[in-house]
Amino acid sequence: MELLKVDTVEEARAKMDVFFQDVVLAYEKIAVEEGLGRVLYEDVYAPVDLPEFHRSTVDGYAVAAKDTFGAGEGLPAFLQVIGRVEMGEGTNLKIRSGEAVYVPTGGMIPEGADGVVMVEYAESLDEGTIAVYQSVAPGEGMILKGEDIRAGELLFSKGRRLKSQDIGALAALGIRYVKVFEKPKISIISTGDEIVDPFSYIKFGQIRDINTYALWAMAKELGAIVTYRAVIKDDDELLRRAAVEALENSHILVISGGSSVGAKDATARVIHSLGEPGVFVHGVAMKPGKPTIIGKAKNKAVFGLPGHPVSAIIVFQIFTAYLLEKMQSLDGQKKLEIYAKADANIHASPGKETYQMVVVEEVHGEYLARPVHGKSGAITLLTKSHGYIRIETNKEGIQKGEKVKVILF
Ligand SMILES: Nc1nc2c(c(=O)[nH]1)N[C@H]1C(S)=C(S)[C@@H](COP(=O)(O)OP(=O)(O)OC[C@H]3O[C@@H](n4cnc5c(N)ncnc54)[C@H](O)[C@@H]3O)O[C@H]1N2
Ligand code: MOO
Repeated sequence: MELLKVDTVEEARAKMDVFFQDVVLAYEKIAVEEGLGRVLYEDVYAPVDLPEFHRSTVDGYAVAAKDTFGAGEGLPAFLQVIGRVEMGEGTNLKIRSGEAVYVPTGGMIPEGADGVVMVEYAESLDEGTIAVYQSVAPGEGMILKGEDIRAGELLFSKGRRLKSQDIGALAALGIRYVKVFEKPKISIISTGDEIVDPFSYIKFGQIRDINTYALWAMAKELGAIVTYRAVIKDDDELLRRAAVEALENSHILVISGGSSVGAKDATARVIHSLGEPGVFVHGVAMKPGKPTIIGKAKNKAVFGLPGHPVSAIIVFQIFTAYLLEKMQSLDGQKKLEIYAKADANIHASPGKETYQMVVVEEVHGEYLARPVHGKSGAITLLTKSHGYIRIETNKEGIQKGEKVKVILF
């Protein structure tokens, strides 16, 4: 394949949808304490009402709200206190008209009460009587049984990545274990005779490995485990052996470098040699990222990313992250997108989907997106930018002042 017939991003993704249908994850059952950042394998429903009984939200007197209607500073309502509720205890007390029960914040509301007067607005006249100086509306000062969530209601959908507050909600409902997707396993190989460990002695002319580090971090951010990471020389056999080993213990193999058509660019050849069906995309109408390779072997997904670090990172985001999200049915985990006004004219590459890095600034309450220019070999292009805008294939460019969608990193 000579990069002559390239796919659009949409076409490449559509092929991925078909080829990677059976690249799937199993599930595991874990305790909620282990759940942070994990992705739910199935919908979760509330097993009980939350709260399980009407609770007071203030320290005060549970009353029949109508008994307080019209009460004020000059005209208090007088109520008879028939008892008190203790925290963590049930109560058999029943309130009738003219009666009140002391309830602490979070305590159970006795039957017959439909409002709570805060202690600040009640004065104890003697052992059994209070004067109430404020009227309460029905429902005021309390949270109703099932008001938070009702038994049987959907709490979380499959594909939710659990946040800390979610762990709290599961605990609130007494849900001890959840089914989550196993973590996707990913292998990352970088090829190139010149690429060396960044922390070793560097000979003049050698290049510190950026890609395995950046891609490792991105994979981790998407909930994956990196099971294999290596820099391999430009040699078909060495790369093949590394790829075979890497595939054994991973769902996804990512190889960066050697994706283009130079004599030494072995990636496509090697992916082809790994097994059926081999490479099914080689070349995508996008900038950066034209030499992107996508293939499949031994039921695993294989990506050949361009070697230039910026291209590798963007292509990972557009395709590898897309697969990682699909495999885990991730919902609502999309990168934050904001609308901004282009701060300059932006050129696009004809016939290619262009990813333009931008810095976003807020000026007079409005976001401005300023293009950041740089070569795709220059990693600080990404560290300086807040995100990127996607310019569609058939769009010639963006005019200064035009509204654009910025996908934030
Ligand atoms: N005749 C053509 N030449 C090129 C084309 C083309 O379509 N026709 N596309 C260009 C584009 S666009 C890109 S992107 C690159 C992609 O090349 P490769 O995927 O083959 O990548 P390499 O040649 O191996 O490396 C490119 C560049 O990136 C540096 N690199 C690679 N790996 C790392 C790493 N882990 N850390 C840091 N830097 C890395 C490498 O040293 C090279 O400088 O092809 C163009 N050529
Ligand atoms: O795709 Mo190259 O990825 O434009 O720099």
